Amino acid sequence: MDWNNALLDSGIWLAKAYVVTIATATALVWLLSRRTNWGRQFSALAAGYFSPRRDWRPLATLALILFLTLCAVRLDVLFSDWNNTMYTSLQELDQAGFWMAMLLFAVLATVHILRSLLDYYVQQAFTIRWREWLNEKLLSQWLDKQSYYRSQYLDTVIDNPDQRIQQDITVFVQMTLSLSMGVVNALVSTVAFTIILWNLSGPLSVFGAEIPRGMVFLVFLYVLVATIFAVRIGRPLIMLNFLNERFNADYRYALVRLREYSESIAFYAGEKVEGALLRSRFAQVIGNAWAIVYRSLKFLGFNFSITQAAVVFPLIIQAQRFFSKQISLGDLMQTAQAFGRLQDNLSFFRNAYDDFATYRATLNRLSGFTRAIREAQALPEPELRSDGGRLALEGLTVKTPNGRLLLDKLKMEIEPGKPLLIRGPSGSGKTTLLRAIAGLWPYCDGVVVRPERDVLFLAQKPYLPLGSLREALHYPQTVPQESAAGGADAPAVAVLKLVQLGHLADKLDETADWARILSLGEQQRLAFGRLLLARPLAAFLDEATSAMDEGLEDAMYRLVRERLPDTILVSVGHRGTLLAHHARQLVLKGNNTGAWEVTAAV
Ligand SMILES: Nc1ncnc2c1ncn2[C@@H]1O[C@H](COP(=O)(O)OP(=O)(O)OP(=O)(O)O)[C@@H](O)[C@H]1O
Repeated sequence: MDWNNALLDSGIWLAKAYVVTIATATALVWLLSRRTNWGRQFSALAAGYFSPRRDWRPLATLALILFLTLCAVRLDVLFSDWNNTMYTSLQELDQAGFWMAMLLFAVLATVHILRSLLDYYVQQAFTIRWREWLNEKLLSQWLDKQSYYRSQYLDTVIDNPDQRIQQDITVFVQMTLSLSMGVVNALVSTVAFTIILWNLSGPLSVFGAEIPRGMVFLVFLYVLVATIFAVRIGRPLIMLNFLNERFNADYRYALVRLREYSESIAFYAGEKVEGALLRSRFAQVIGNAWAIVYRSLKFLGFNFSITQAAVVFPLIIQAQRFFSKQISLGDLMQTAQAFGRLQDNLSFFRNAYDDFATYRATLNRLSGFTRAIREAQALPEPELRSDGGRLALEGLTVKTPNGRLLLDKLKMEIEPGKPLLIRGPSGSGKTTLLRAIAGLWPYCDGVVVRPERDVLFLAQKPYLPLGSLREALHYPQTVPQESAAGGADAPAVAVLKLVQLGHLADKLDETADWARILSLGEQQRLAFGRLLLARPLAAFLDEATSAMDEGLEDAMYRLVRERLPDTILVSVGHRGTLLAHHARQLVLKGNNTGAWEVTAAV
């Protein structure tokens, strides 16, 4: 090795390797994204991020990471040459050469440390930015056009969307980078160290036959045989690791349900049944954990043996040439090291096999997720028209998913000051009609004329978001600034008092799991408070007073009619007492013919 020209040589080496790698990688990505299914899935997920028209930085960062990866390989080669230089100086008792080697090491080590740190930083920054972008993209698609809700009406409902958003995006981004750079590193290193070994190795005689450059062929053969055995021994681990994820998820899910339904389970004193279920699920986790341990013992045992044998194997092969003075100590040591590096790099593909299976599973989950979002957004919906504050249904037909007719060509107009009560037997389609008016129900036809915004739907069990009581009261609006600052408490407190929740006034800013603390009747009154604060153009109340006594129900309806005289009001309910607060009633017959009737509310 001529260290005087090392810098120039390395520059030329890097330039060549960079051009070849970029050309090969581009061709490979192009080919894979056209020819393989997973390649297509990858390009559908990644193309947007790497489009230079959107932003040139991701591609530039990737190019930098590639360059740093090649620098790592070049440094490896230089360290290998350095090893040779150092051992040769020792063998020749060349003191000056030895100290020169020490100085050289300081330079190489400094470059190595700086490169590693820079590489770590750039890779992390790249991963974080890509993750941010992909998360934002999928999250907004998931929230857009209520896909998170409407996707439940698809023929194949997707499982665990939360896992896909939270976990799979991270795994996808990290593994894309680690696998692709791993492949580049392993391939370029393989070429580089094959060349080194090629130059160092002499003919090898096997059963009398001379194999020129035998060492090079030996290492490939060594790794090939090791790989065949390792795959055989290690393959069951892929399935065992997959089961490990699943059993743990099942166990966690059972624990979450225990928390979610704690009250019902406690009332039933169902600990025995729950305990048996939890223990059986945990037993699965443990059974699988032991299976992993025993399989890993075999796999690791084999791998350790292969790695240990690789330490002395090249020494044994080259010893003869060293003792007959055909090669120097430095050459011998470099051979051993190059053999080890080649062995490592070729083994990358064996080890990456498992990672690649995980990667493909992640790609499948993410692609399934984006496909479900597209399909959910393409589901039919009634035509929503806006005509000022008007609310009217024009020939609205509503069916169940399996085609049963709930409402046939409903036609009516609802005006402010003339509230409508929807009645009918259980299962006749009252809630579904509200879903159709909200634009959520895919199985309907006709026109819904309604204000575009300022419409509030109150369900029987009001939704209380995570956060403070004040946030729950303002939902789905955000808390107004002045109110959040604590200045103008008046509206929130006054509204709480109006809906007979004055005792909660001093807890407005307390963050708690309010859906658990408040009784259903209190939650329903809180929803009425929401209505009074939001002052919508139209309000739909689906059994919104079912948990209140008749006195409270009467008070709440009076309040709404008094305070919101201009709001169009539509209620769903069974109780006769509701009739007093409505001008008309729509009765669904519930006999599968879609028959309906509008009469005065008496
Ligand atoms: N996602 C769904 N998949 C299949 N069928 C559904 C779905 N949602 C509702 N249905 C069916 O549509 C019909 C109407 O349901 P809906 O909830 O509108 O009735 P409802 O009149 O509000 O009943 P209740 O008075 O009991 O609340 C029911 O037969 C129900 O089983």
